[in-house]
Amino acid sequence: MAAIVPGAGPVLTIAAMTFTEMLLAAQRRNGSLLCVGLDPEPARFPGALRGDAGRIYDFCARIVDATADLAIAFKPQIAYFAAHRAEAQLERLMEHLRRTAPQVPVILDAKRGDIGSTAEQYAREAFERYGADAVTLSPFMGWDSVQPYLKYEGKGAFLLCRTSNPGGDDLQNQRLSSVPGEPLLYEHVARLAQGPWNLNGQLGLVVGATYPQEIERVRQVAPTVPLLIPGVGAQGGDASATVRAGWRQDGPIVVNSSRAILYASPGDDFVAAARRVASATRETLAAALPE
Ligand SMILES: O=C(O)c1cc(=O)[nH]c(=O)n1[C@@H]1O[C@H](COP(=O)(O)O)[C@@H](O)[C@H]1O
Repeated sequence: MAAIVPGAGPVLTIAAMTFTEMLLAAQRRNGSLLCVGLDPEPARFPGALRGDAGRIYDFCARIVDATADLAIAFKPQIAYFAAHRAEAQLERLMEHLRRTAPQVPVILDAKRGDIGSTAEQYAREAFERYGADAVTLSPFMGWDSVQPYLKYEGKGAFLLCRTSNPGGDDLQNQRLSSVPGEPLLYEHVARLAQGPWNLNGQLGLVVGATYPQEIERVRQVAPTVPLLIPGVGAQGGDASATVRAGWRQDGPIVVNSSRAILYASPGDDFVAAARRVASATRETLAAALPE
């Protein structure tokens, strides 16, 4: 692994860092491109925890403790908490992350998108209530729905671009005939995120590991923005092809895996099993980096 040297590089304090600087520092420190997704589903909890929505925090905290030295980021998915009235457990988890793994940035996966006044509340929820370092957003409602998040200096916002699901084709692969050069919708989103919408370098893009060719296309249009790439593991995306298509020295990638790590074992050995899968995924990603 030539390009990531764990432990190397300047030491900056977290507060002084932008989100992208945090990512690059975590990438160096942990030698990792792996984002551990926190999608807690009580029905799938292992062993004695099974079915207990009151143990969401306990489950996630144990996964965090087992993988914090292997991850470039953590990504809690807010629906898995809200569906079980577990927002207070998410708050506790965010505090735990801050306390025990302050060097690993946290992306709150909320996929918000609404008019500006409502977006202000969503931004407040993500960055003030939960203290996330970045958030995922749908760009469908346009610039004024994204702008409120960018008022939070140093925070990141990942716009859905070419998502990992087959249905992403329905809209994202439509051609925009009124825009010069007639790009596909996802190419247009990538262009906006790299250029006119990216006022302070806070924007990134979400592209699915299940579509490496589109990742490559996104990189042609948006060479330097951070890419959040879910879809390895349970969705079957190709981890090596993902790195080859998306990683750039000046354009970090964050490759997410959730279920394959969280539910690596149904038994009481789940912590060790999660660490094993996270470690193997981290190695696969690192091995695909250019020499
Ligand atoms: O924004 C996301 O994180 C996201 C975008 C996308 O295109 N596809 C996608 O799967 N995700 C999220 O990434 C995670 C994938 O989980 P696993 O398939 O279990 O690894 C889930 O939390 C999804 O909500």
